[in-house]
Amino acid sequence: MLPLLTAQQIRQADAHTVITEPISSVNLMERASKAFVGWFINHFQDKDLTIAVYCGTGNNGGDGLAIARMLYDHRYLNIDVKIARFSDNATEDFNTNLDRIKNMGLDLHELKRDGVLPAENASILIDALLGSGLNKPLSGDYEQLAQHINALNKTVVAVDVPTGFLPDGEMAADATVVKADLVITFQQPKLNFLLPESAPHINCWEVVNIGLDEGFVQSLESSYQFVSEKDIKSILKPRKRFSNKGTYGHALIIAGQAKTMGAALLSSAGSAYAGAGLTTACIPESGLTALNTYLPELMAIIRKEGALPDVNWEQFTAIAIGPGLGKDTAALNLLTAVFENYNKPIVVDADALNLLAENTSLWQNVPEGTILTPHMKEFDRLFGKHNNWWQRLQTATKMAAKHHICIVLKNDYTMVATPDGKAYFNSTSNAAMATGGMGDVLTGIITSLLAQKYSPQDACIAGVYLHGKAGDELATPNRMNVVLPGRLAQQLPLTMAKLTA
Ligand SMILES: NC(=O)C1=CN([C@@H]2O[C@H](COP(=O)(O)OP(=O)(O)OC[C@H]3O[C@@H](n4cnc5c(N)ncnc54)[C@H](OP(=O)(O)O)[C@@H]3O)[C@@H](O)[C@H]2O)[C@H](O)CC1
Ligand SMILES: [K+]
Repeated sequence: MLPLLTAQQIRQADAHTVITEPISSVNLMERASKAFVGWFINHFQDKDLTIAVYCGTGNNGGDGLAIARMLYDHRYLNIDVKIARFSDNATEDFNTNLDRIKNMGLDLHELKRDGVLPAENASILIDALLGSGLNKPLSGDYEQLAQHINALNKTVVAVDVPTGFLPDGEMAADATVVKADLVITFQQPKLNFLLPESAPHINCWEVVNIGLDEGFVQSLESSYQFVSEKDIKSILKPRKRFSNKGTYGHALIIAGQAKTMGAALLSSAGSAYAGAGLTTACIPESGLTALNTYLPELMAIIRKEGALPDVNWEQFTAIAIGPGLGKDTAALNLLTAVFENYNKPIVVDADALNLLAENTSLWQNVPEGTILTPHMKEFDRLFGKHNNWWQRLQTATKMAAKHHICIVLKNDYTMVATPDGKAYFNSTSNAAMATGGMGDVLTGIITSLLAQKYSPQDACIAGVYLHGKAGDELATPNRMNVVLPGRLAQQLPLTMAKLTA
């Protein structure tokens, strides 16, 4: 796992590296700038590009000056450096880099606090005005300049963090931020890159390694982790020789009404394709033909109208409840019965989440290790209205710890909050997956992994990863605009085989 550090912790890691490597801070700046330039020249190979580098007078600006110098050395000769002298302060490493660049023959301009905005002919703008040192929202000269840059509608590549973007913590919804087409960020993605509030400001981001002390980074207490493929490979277990269906558990999916049988089919398919030895769907009688036709491998328990189904709860190694279930009295009675009769972790999704939100007394019977899989609206129904995703992240980790459960809060970088108060950010998935039924398949996958005896935490982290990875494998090479959930479920055996090979 990659610990996701706050800006303050990154500064600590920075200072630690300077002392222990040892390396001077200006040489660390040189290394960071070199890493930026390495990525930049690979991506923008035309040396005739006209480039403007906007620099502040802190270390982000110092990076900007070093980057301009290095690009010039790489024969990008049309470089114009604009230094925003909006503060009387400048860092030592900024000044060192200013001295280094002064006599190289590049165009250097200073922007003063006189409100005059610079003319701009360059086609690419490098934003090195402010980085992770941002300590208040942009205002005055910086805000005006940021708005001016945004109005130019040029390609903007930001150094580390777009100017005005808070790397972590609650960011005002109306904050002015330089809009970046690409952010080349140092060492790790910043926490707020992973939250939807970044969407208007950042089109995409890339991480470049600047060699901060790995051991020290790992030793820093971080509540937030970024999940990588390596982590999933170490979680997933290959299927064993001499195993049989009993080895891989029996999942029960309680889902579907007459008009929402699709949800039951898709979550059951998710469970079957993710490898549960047996999958039983608990469905209304009217859905039986559909179930048998869609996937004959599935088994059924019939729900008769108004009556609780006769279920031998203990025969199941994992249970999910909710997709397409509805919120009528029968659904509530069923959810109550599941909580009362089953004391192992339960996957609670969709309508079951809404029932839990409306009937708070149900909480007292929620088994430890239970997994809630809400999207944003379901999350707010459960835990109250939130103004932004940073707040949701805090609530998710708090509630997971309070109730000893896992919360899978779905989004581009789905986060899994665990009972120890941590949050794990997923790195797979894509926009082609934004279709109805995708969440149902995810519920099935997580339930399947639980049935196969993965811990609730591992089932969530690996389940979310596999779901996104299968979607990526379908969408990316084939340039598919939309990936349908049923097709994604069918991809799972291949995705899992590659990760356990
Ligand atoms: N380990 C790494 O990742 C490395 C990162 N590097 C680069 O360093 C920057 C961070 O540099 P820093 O000097 O800490 O901060 P900035 O350059 O972002 O900001 C400079 C000063 O600007 C002032 N400030 C903050 N917010 C505002 C604002 N809204 N309006 C006006 N001014 C603002 C503040 O100074 P004050 O005196 O006003 O408090 C900032 O200190 C990081 O992003 C990387 O690019 C290193 O090069 C290598 C290691
Ligand atoms: K920047």
